Amino acid sequence: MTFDFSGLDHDFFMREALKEAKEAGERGDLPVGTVIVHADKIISRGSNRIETADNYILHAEIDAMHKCASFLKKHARECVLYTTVEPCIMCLATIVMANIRHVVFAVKDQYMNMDPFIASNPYIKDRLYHYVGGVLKEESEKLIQTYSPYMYQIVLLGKKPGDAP
Ligand SMILES: Nc1ccnc(=O)[nH]1
Repeated sequence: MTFDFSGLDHDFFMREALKEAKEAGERGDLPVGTVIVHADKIISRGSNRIETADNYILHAEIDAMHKCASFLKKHARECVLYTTVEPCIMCLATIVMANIRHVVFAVKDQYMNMDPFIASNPYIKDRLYHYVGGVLKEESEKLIQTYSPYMYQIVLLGKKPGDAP
């Protein structure tokens, strides 16, 4: 079977990532969720666990990738990672190192400001075959506003952590 990115129902898979984000928000973590899709099936789900795991590096994307690491070792190139917030610098580097080449996200991260980093880094840029933002953006924004008004100020409005109330 050949890999067909344009045939994927991005809204459907993003809705599944949003379910993960909502659960994370409800348990006191940042409301960010991720699903990894292969051949039209979800092969892994993840969510932010910074608070519940007491671990600053347990982002939703990392959680989802760890849960399917050996599958990714074989099939990452035909996988798409859907995430409700644009991957940060740690997650994007990890996504590329895992050989995932297709990323879809909802909300752009104004604080991380990833565009200049991606544009200036050929190692990353040449390995991202699809990098699509804005899918169900409003739904993700609403979850962030509901569960973490602080994150809303930083990620959506681009405020610096010291300036956000
Ligand atoms: N993209 C993300 C931003 C913040 N936290 C996460 O888990 N993921």
